[in-house]
Parts: sequence; C-alpha cells; structure tokens
Amino acid sequence: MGKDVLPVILKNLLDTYYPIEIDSTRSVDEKLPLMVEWWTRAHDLLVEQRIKKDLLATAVRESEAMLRDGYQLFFDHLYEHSIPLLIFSAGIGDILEEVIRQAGVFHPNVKVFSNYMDFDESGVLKAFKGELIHIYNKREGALLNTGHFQELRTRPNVLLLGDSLGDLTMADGVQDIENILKIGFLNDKVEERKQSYMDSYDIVLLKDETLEVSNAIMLYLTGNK
Ligand SMILES: Nc1ccn([C@@H]2O[C@H](COP(=O)(O)O)[C@@H](O)[C@H]2O)c(=O)n1
Repeated sequence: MGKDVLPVILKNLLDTYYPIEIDSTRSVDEKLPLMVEWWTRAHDLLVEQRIKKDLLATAVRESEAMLRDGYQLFFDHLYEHSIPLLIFSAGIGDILEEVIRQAGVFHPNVKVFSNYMDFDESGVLKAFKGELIHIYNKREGALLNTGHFQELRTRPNVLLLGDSLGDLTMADGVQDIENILKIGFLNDKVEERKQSYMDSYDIVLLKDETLEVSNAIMLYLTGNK
C-alpha cells in the first residue's frame, strides 16, 4: 500500500465508524464491539505501514492537529500552580504527546494515558503496547493505573473535561474524591444528544471548540479571577 493511501483508508474508517460512535439510538453494548473493531483496524493498518518513529515529529508538524484555543493558559496555569493534569485519550499517545510538546506545553505535571506505539530496535512500528484503550474502557485504564494516581491522594477536587459519555468515568482511579465538576463538550448531533449530556455532565458546552469556560472556572478555583 502506498503512503498516500493510508490517510484515505483511515478517513474511510472514520466515515464508517464515527457515525456509529455518535449514534444515540444505539446502546453502548451494541457500539462497543464496533468501536474495538475500528481501533483494531486502524492500529493494524499503521503497523502494516511500518511507521518510523523518527518521522512522527515531522508528521505532526505538517498535520492539522492542534489543541483547543486557550490551551496555553490552561496548561501553563495548571503547571504554575502545581496542579496535576491527567489526559486520558483513546487516540495515540505518541502523537498526542508530540502535539503537546510542539505546542510548548508538555510540562512535568502532564501525564498522558493512551495507546502507545511499540517500535522495534530500528525504530519501526511493530505493535501497540498493552491493552487497547477505546472510548468505553477509560475507566478500566484509570483503575489499572491507580499507581499513577497516588500523588492525587491529597487532591480531592477534580475538574473533568470530556467530549463523550465514556469520558465520565475517567476520574474513577482517583481515591477519596470530594468534589468533581464535569464539563462536557458536545459538538456533533447536538439536538439528539443534548439531553443525555445534560443528564451526565454538570456543564454542557455546545459547539464550543475552546477552553474559555474551563479557563474561567480554573482561574476562579485557583483564586485568580
Ligand atoms: N482509529 C480511531 C479511533 C478513534 N478515533 C476518534 O478518537 C476519539 C478518541 O479520542 P479521545 O482523545 O477523545 O479519547 C474517538 O472519539 C474517535 O472519534 C479516531 O479518530 N480513529
């Protein structure tokens, strides 16, 4: 397969499975195997392509991947206040880390839980490490990684930002939570899904691609109104 074909096939997979992901008429049980199928097919394709580790930085630089508007204040402020920032992504950790690094905000307080690529000794992708993380098993991922949550034992207050209903359990690995404020970003099929988001999140932002509201809350909570 030529390298130009890969983005086309990945886009086809997105066009096939994303409508299923956001289909509110289907149950999680119905969607789950299809989501696993999507992730598995995409990961297998990337492995087949023998992706080279040293090309990732250039690929990210030349891509349109970006963090939400307002990311600089969000990341910098949390770092300056020594507040841990845990990111659970069902995407690819190596890519996400590179995006954050190139944006200049991969501070030491940032920890990413995601699907990580496994490269052979010559730097060619041979597999993905560990258990697959998809949108419906972030809770399991969080609970398996409770070791990483130890430093959070003295931090009973959590601000959770998510864009799917599967994101609601991301903080389940944090012990002794006293307060949790859940902010949900809803961008697609808004009318259909609004009620379920409003039932589950404390604040629901409709078609808001920015961190403006989250930043305002963060500044308020840290006494920097
Ligand atoms: N092969 C895949 C699998 C999933 N996606 C999309 O990524 C989203 C998960 O990312 P988070 O950082 O929000 O966990 C998921 O909702 C899928 O839409 C993809 O693009 N390709």
